[in-house]
Amino acid sequence: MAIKWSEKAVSVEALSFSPPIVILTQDDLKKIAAYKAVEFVESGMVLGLGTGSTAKYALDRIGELLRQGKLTNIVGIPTSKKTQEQALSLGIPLSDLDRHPTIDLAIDGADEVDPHLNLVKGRGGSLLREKMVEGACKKFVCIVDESKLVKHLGGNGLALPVEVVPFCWKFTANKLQNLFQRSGCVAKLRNDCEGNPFVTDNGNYIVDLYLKKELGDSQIASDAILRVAGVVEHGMFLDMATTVIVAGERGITIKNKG
Ligand SMILES: O=C(CO)[C@H](O)[C@H](O)COP(=O)(O)O
Repeated sequence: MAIKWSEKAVSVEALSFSPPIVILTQDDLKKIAAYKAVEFVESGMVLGLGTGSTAKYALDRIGELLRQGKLTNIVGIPTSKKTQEQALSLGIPLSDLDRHPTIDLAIDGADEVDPHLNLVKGRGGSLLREKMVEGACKKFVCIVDESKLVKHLGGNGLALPVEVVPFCWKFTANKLQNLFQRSGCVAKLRNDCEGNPFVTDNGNYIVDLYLKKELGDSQIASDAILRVAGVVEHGMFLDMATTVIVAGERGITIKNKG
């Protein structure tokens, strides 16, 4: 069920689909949101290229438009090694933040979106590069299916990812767990499918924070996490998205930061 957007700080545009002939899957919705976002891309832009199953559709579409000559002179800054590989396979020219410190537009998915367009990202493990790239762009369009909408960040039974240095990660994880004791926080090291610690593109680990209750003030929580020695970055993206495109069963909602 879609959450009704009601905040004053945002403008909302709703685009209804014609009555669906087939039931749309979550993947269909991701693709619809991604394709809509690519409509914001113009020739000559420097683009932040997101990571994850939703962002993958946006890259596919950019590659298609490049091949058709409908987009030209694009430069992409990937947010992960995986995205870099996909972009190269699609023939998208790549650069980095050193050469292009200002990005025109970034397109990326999210794990949670609150009514103020604050996000949780990083369940795919790319939060650090995503935050660096999306923090450097003039416009950040976040693309989600409606299942990602939440009233408050954290406390939805899903992980709040924190990237930490491997050195004494248990010490760091304990500090993080204690920080949110009141929210019933359990800190867990993320493992890969073979049961080994998941290693990020930057050679770090991820500690996932599971909270039984809401996080409270996200900015206070963000500052507190970043003060813990051993923490590299966390997955709360506060006040960063300029637009969120939500695809739901009843249509697309485009929500712009006021
Ligand atoms: O933050 C991310 C990766 O670090 C992804 O954008 C986020 O996990 C959403 O992924 P998906 O589009 O596959 O649902």
